[in-house]
Amino acid sequence: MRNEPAVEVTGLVKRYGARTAVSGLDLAVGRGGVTAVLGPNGAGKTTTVEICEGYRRADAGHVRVLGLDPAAQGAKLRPRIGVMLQSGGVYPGARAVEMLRHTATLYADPVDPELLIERLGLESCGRTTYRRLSGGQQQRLALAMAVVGRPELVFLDEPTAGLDPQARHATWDLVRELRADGVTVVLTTHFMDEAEQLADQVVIIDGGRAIAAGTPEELCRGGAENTLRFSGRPGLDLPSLLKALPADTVALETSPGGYRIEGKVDPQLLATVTSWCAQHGVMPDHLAVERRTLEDVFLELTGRELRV
Ligand SMILES: Nc1ncnc2c1ncn2[C@@H]1O[C@H](COP(=O)(O)OP(=O)(O)OP(=O)(O)O)[C@@H](O)[C@H]1O
Repeated sequence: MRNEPAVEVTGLVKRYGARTAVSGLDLAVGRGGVTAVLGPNGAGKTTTVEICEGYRRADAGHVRVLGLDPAAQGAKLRPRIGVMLQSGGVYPGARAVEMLRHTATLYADPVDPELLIERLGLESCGRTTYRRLSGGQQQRLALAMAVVGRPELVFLDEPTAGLDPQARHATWDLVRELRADGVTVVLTTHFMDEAEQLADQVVIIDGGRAIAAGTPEELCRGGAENTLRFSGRPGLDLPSLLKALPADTVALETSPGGYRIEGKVDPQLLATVTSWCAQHGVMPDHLAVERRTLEDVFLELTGRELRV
């Protein structure tokens, strides 16, 4: 059924010996669009994605991908999905570009492999074996292999890790095109800007559970703790300004004549600050509202401690 969600995971549990990698994770991905799965090292992202791809078996929980159980119905599912593994998943002795061309012949309606070779800058790889490609070339080939069969759903595990900026942008363009073609893309990444650039939906995983989900905009808006900056003459009477603002607002002169207001920056606060400036003969230059970035939200939710 094409109306079924692309991915439906509830109560997923996966243990490796005594270590619980995934502990009751819920994840829902609708059809179409890009979903970015974020999380610190060891959060359980790859394990979750590999279970959805049918590469690993869950210990408990319910997993459906395009309406199919990846563990029991892998043969039906595999032709409909594209997979780019972190480790490449490509036979190391195979000649890279030939393998892509060969893979294309296995599908009924493949993307033209020559087009992918050109788009991902793989022309120079010619007859080179996969193991002799540079790390970035291996990544790009793995991406091409994942999409050449024109899948309905693509899983990309850290698709731009280790890529140079040119290859990163080429990868982003390809992901945008997949999205425009109606392909559902699920990607894991450690790059918050990548998620902000590409994702319609973001899911943040930590300790084997999904701890937040929403559009990047929703996640960044949550809490509404933003910053208002402006410049004016040095030494403004900030206690007087603060009297006009809500109790939990902070006002700082961060450099002579440079001001930062932290708190719930909404239209009312903006109006109060500009009206206070007008009353005090201050022209608030370079007035700017700075929103929280996805990275701010990610660090707030997952903390700053390194994961062991
Ligand atoms: N094959 C395995 N055997 C034993 N433990 C594993 C195995 N694969 C993963 N783990 C452990 O499971 C936990 C989750 O790992 P996973 O690779 O799913 O995390 P991740 O979020 O993808 O991390 P990263 O961002 O570092 O890629 C980690 O503690 C990891 O050490």
